[in-house]
Amino acid sequence: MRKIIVGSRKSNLALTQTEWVIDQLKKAGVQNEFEIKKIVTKGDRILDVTLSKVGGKGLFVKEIEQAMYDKEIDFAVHSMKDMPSVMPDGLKISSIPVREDHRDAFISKNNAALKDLPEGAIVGTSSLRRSAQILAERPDVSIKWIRGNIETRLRKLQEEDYDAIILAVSGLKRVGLSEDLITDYLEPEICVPAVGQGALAIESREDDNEISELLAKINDEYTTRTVTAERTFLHLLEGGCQVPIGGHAYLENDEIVLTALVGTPDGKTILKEIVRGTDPKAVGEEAADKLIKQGAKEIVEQVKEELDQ
Ligand SMILES: NCc1[nH]cc(CCC(=O)O)c1CC(=O)O
Repeated sequence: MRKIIVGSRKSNLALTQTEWVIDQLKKAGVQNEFEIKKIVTKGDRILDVTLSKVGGKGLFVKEIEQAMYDKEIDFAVHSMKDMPSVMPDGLKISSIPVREDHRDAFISKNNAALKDLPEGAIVGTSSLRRSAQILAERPDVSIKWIRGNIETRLRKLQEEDYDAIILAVSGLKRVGLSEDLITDYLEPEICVPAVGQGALAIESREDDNEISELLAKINDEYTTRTVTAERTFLHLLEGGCQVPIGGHAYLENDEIVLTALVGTPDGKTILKEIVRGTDPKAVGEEAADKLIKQGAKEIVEQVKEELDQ
């Protein structure tokens, strides 16, 4: 039986996600032997600049995709939210397992909720999506960039002058940290999560049917439908960079309910629409259409220009 080589970044989060997927495959009856091959990506090497400035999403996946082309690895597990909205030639997302918690976690030093932070409090994030929505809620706080993996950010909250930070609930849970650390769960009504947040994307070669069939065993239909709506919306708005875009969908009976958001980093303009429907692509398209009519493209272009400077 074929031994399967799985590529993974070497961060704690990446490795746990990869191990979780292998575990799910085994539980689904896959009997092949697995080996994890660790790969260092550009995103892992550049830790001192804000991510938005060094080129956003592709950063964590490029070296892994090269290893896939070179047949050094057979598949790779990524955080869905780090995936570009268009897949490179010859590769595909072959499986989307069940999504973890989609929400952002607000973690503050004195257990103060976002609404109770004192004026001028410092909130750490390097995501323009989070900063836009935090400032829309609380224009009187200030945002300070924070970089590093989950563990590093939590340490910086304690050691540096941050009053609070924002992390994905899913990331915290996956690396085994206690949810007791979380002061507040930010529901999508307050902070629309990143497109695909909490979900995983398993990427493999388009022509490797054996791997595709194995991975299909752990595909989750609910997650696939909702993430497809979110990513269709993202694809129609984005030109590649990290911009303040959010999208979250869930199912109500058989209907997809997608909340889509584009905002300016200062939080002064927030465009938000909720769209319903049964076809994931149509829902994503309608949301994009509605936001584009309100000027979303101009906001995205403006932010990209500023990031390029
Ligand atoms: N941008 C980094 C990143 N990429 C994926 C996750 C974990 C969240 C997820 O699984 O979607 C995180 C950390 C965070 O946003 O706090």
